Amino acid sequence: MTRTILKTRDLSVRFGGVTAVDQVSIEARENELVGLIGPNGAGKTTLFNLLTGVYKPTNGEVSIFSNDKLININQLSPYKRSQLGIARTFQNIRLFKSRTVLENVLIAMTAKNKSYSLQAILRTPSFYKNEEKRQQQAMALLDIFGMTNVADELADNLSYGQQRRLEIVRALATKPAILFLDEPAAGMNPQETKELTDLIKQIQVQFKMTIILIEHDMNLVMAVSERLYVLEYGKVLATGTPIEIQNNPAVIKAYLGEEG
Ligand SMILES: Nc1ncnc2c1ncn2[C@@H]1O[C@H](COP(=O)(O)OP(=O)(O)OP(=O)(O)O)[C@@H](O)[C@H]1O
Repeated sequence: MTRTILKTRDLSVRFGGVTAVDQVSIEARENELVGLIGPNGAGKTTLFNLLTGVYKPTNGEVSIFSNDKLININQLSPYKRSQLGIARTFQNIRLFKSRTVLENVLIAMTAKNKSYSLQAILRTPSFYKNEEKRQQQAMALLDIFGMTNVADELADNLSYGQQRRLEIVRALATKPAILFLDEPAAGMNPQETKELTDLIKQIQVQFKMTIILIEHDMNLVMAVSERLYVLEYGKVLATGTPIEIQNNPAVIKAYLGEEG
């Protein structure tokens, strides 16, 4: 039995009169790919913001597995959470557009490492030794995702699909234990979405990590998720395998029915 890597208990957040996330208790296991779906405004991105530390909950708890036990991370900043192995991508692409693809990956690798930043300022011998190693690691990562040929291109010059791909590579560069992907297929054409589906499957096989995916593209999310949570009005409406969710009458009524 694999261990629980992420767990929430009765997690809620209110903005004025709106309870955007309402007593949500979910969990994700080691190496599991969990889909998070629900109609617009259901609270998916707000839940991600609670899990990654952008928002503090009004009630409830977020815990992650660290040092052999589940620890409560409610009070930890996004930076501290990233040091514990949490990485995310955003709905809106957030790359350094005027830096190269390789530089974008290198920046992501260092962002997590304060002692590295000090070495870089002081230009210590270990800085130069590590620098070469890091470049090799970044190139190896780009190679896995078929991007070495654009390593020296400015991120701004990449196609939309490639920019989204680079966002994922940057998140992976921090070697996360948990990766949050917020609508990675948003704005993609069908070919790019197909490539992204393969990419997510590849990440799951090649990297050992838990992935939590928000996605409106049903073909994608049903193809890659092992288990799903459905949110509606901030609450968990259902959880189950893709087949179970597709056949759940409450889900069909609340959400999938909207499309049919
Ligand atoms: N910072 C905020 N202040 C006030 N209300 C907010 C804030 N963030 C989210 N909300 C509200 O919380 C609810 C949930 O929004 P959220 O963006 O989490 O939904 P979502 O499921 O991610 O939607 P979508 O699929 O459209 O991205 C909405 O009613 C939204 O207006």
